[in-house]
Amino acid sequence: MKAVIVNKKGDGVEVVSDYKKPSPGYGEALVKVEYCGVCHTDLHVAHGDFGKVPGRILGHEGIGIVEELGEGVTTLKIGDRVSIAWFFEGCGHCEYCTTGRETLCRSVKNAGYTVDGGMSEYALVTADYAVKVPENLDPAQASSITCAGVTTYKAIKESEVAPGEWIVIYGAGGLGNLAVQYAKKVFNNKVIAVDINNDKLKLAKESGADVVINGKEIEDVAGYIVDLVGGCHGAVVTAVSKVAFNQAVNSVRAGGTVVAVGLPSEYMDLSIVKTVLDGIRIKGSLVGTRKDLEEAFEFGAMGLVVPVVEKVCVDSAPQVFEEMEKGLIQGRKVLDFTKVTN
Ligand SMILES: NC(=O)c1ccc[n+]([C@@H]2O[C@H](COP(=O)([O-])OP(=O)(O)OC[C@H]3O[C@@H](n4cnc5c(N)ncnc54)[C@H](O)[C@@H]3O)[C@@H](O)[C@H]2O)c1
Ligand SMILES: CCCCCCO
Ligand SMILES: [Zn+2]
Ligand SMILES: [Zn+2]
Repeated sequence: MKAVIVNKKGDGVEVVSDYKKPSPGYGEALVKVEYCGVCHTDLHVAHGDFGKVPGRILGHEGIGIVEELGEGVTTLKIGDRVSIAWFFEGCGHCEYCTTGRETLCRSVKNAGYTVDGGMSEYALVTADYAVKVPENLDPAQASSITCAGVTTYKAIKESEVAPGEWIVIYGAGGLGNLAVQYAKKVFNNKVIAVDINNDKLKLAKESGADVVINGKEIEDVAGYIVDLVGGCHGAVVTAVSKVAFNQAVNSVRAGGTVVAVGLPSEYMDLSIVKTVLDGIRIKGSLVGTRKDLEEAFEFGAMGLVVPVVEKVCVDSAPQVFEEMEKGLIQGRKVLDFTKVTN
């Protein structure tokens, strides 16, 4: 079968056509993949940023149809449309799995990183952990929600920014565009979007942002935000840049919350005195639980959130990764496995 994998050196991406089609074991289901979005995390994984995984099938924004059930499966049936997500499986019994924080499970399995993901014609899922896609949600749009959507939906929840309050989203790319939409349309926040690319800011404005700021054109982004709205009640940082994280800390008002989502391999410059005197909360947020993904899908099915997706052929995956690295992608590019012919 055709698959997009990390290359043998563990530092890039290649498309292969001879990957062995898997068979479902106990508690697993075989999924015929329709679409898989390309997340910036896939680029991090392909580059070995979290440790090299040569030969791994990438992808954690997979969507497809259950074709075969392994023994013991009771929660899925043939024909169900399911997602293949970063949170692929938890242990089910640890302090995190039993307290609504299953993405933090220390025995977690992650699609497209610690186990084969959704960038292939067929993929395995752990049946009990494969979140079903609502029938009235477009599968290509569901793909983008499977990571970008659930992650930003969860991060905004973590920010605790109330309806009518200000939130600033740093990074208006794949995650950031959906963050703008969930913040505006679901949480009823007032939304500022910051990016360094005007095309992405134009899309953010069209997607509901009240204010857009180009971080390369304004000398003091945080000061500008403080002058404009008195500082935001919260910030969600999806940008792959420490500059954005440092700006975020200085752009929230006293009592504000900064939710870290983006994964630059750098450190924040954090003033301890300011953090204490202003009661700033800094929270890391990792994707979303199965329940979060169900909710994030539902807001998509309701049409409140409309992922901006472009379906592309699987063979163009290396080029898509290059475009991602150059910051050239609007919304999400989604690999189209429905068009793969044998
Ligand atoms: N925490 C999680 O659960 C989680 C989930 C998904 C993705 N991620 C991470 O989030 C990051 C973003 O993923 P994506 O798919 O949206 O990537 P993306 O490349 O689509 O978007 C990143 C955006 O950041 C912008 N940017 C770069 N420097 C900036 C700056 N100084 N100020 C403002 N914007 C800036 C880029 O122009 C781009 O629009 C990646 O590091 C990814 O690994 C984390
Ligand atoms: C450590 C990487 C976490 C990424 C979540 C899915 O993009
Ligand atoms: Zn992701
Ligand atoms: Zn666990």
